[in-house]
Amino acid sequence: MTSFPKLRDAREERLALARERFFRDEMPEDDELSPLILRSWERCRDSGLDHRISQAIDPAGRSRLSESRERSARLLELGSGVMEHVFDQIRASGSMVLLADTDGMIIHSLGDAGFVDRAERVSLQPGACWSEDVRGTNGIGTAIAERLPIEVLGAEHYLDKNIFLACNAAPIFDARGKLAGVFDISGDYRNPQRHTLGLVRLSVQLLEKRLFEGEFSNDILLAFHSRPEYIGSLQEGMIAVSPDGAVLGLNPVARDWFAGMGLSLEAADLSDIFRPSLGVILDRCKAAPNSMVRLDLRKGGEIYVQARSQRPLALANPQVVVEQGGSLPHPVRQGSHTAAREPNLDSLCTGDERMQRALQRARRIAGKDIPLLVQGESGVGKEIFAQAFHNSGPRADGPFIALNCAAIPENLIESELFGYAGGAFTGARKEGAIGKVQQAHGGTLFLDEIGDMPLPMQTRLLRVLQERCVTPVGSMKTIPVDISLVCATHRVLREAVASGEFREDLYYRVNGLTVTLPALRERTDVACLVERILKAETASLRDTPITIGADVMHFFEQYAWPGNIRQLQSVIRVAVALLDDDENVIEAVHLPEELFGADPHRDDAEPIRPLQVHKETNVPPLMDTSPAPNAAPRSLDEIELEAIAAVMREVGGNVSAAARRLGISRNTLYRKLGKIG
Ligand SMILES: Nc1ncnc2c1ncn2[C@@H]1O[C@H](COP(=O)(O)OP(=O)(O)OP(=O)(O)O)[C@@H](O)[C@H]1O
Repeated sequence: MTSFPKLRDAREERLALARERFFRDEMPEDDELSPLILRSWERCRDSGLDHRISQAIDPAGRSRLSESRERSARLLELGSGVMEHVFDQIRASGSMVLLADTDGMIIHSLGDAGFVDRAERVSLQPGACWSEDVRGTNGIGTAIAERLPIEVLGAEHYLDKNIFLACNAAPIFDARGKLAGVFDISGDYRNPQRHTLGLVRLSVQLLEKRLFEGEFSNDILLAFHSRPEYIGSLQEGMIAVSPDGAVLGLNPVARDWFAGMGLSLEAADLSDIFRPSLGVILDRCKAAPNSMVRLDLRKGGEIYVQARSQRPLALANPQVVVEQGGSLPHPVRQGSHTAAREPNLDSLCTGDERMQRALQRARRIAGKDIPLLVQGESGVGKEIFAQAFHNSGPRADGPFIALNCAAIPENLIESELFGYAGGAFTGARKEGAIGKVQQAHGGTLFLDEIGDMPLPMQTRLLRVLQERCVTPVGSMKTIPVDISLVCATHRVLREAVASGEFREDLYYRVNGLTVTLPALRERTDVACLVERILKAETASLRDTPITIGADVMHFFEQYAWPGNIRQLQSVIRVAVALLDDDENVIEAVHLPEELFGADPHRDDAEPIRPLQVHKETNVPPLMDTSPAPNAAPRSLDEIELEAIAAVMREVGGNVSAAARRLGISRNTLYRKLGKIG
């Protein structure tokens, strides 16, 4: 014989004693009853509830139930999917899965027929209210009162008629941390299921995750965890950030995590927690979509972050965000609809004539039903241009949905674009998925690298553009869509049409207006762009502004930038990272080595070198150590000391900068400086 029934007997005996004492107005012994249940019994007694009550308590009328279902529509929609899944796992165990609203009214139930009959006798059914004040201590009501997951077993129930029940319940909190409802699994107490409370907790975590993702579906979600393998799991923390950089909400894991770090959520600022600014985090995530980036925590240690968004991963106004750092958490969206959103067609105007012409032409068609085709080399800013076009038109409040046709496998493009019905193919999500075209309804669909779209997909896209309707894969339903279309390509589409790789009829559909963005090497506003990028990259890092040395700026204006603005941005980011705390000027020593190599866009034999370095020594002119003509030969020590003195003058006495430039450590430099005296 196992000891389990014995244990139960002992437990039941203790509970029976506790009940006797409690209802005789005595205090139960400590080991007879958990403090949580005792608290609940006391609440019931204080509210005048009689534990012997036997008459049925009628469920609410139909209209109360449908009112509540309407109020909790989102919870019901997401919850019923989770309930079905859970019920599949526990089917035939004599249990029911229940969903209740914030007042404790059951709004949905699934159950095994045998148990349902008994449950109905105590009104464990939709429309019945299971708040503590009506039905005494029970899973749903006590979980609401305590705001905690709870197990109420047998005689722990306050009403005598409910002591055959075993209830496991957990409160569900919405994306703003407010109670949204209760998830409960109830069964017969004499038929115990060991892991039920764990299953309830998991179900609630899943529901809360879906509620959070749904609430912030138009925003940027930063998922994080200290261990990379937990990203994507129910244990990941999530921070929702608006496109204009305000922190909108935290999921329960993130709330606990911030509280554990001793941070007051109202006062905290993302830049108090993560080392780079929010703008930099997003750029890093954007550079490697779907991957994780490792960030340093200001308090020490590191964390892994993955940014997810239906929109392109960029802040609408990087400067504002970087300066504010994003404070935690604003319960309501801030400012996203007041000021003109950035980037916009005005903010991209930094003085280059060709760029200005492209911006002007785009401005003319903003708000008209004319598709825009943006051409240009990789990294010239085609996507930012598309976003600016969207932000400058009447659809700015609608979604901006981007799809890179070259970055996803051919067999996934179709479902990504058009969505799919539940169970449409192996591996498809049960509930199906909405495609990018439908997501862009009321806003703009941006198809990057359209020139790389496979031909069969071009045919389907053409049909969508002609009929303005989309049919998800595996579905018979057509859904009308209202989208503005912007496409981009680094290829000359006309040539792709000529070679038969791109459908001519689609070509005419996507290029209502074509603008070609200049390569960075052709632009006359490099200095202005550099200043902007530098400001966005560094605004939150220092009190003293960081500037660019004149030589470096001159080099930036000369260099051919094969990777265009993206490469410039990355060079500036690296240079900023290499600055010492006491340095505020970016000099040649802070530039990545690859810039010193041959320039791929110039075929003259002489490679471009920054700061006109000496070809043989790689030493800039101020460090020139060659003897003057006819001078007497000097010792190596003398040459070295002169070189050090020259560099020290050049860097205004900054030892760190001089050491770097000379390629020696600071300690070695101090030693050598001792010799100069
Ligand atoms: N005017 C600008 N000011 C500041 N940053 C810019 C500007 N234009 C582009 N960038 C930055 O340069 C990077 C590349 O821009 P974007 O992704 O728009 O280029 P793209 O032409 O679409 O590149 P690809 O063809 O490779 O997709 C981005 O990080 C973007 O934020």
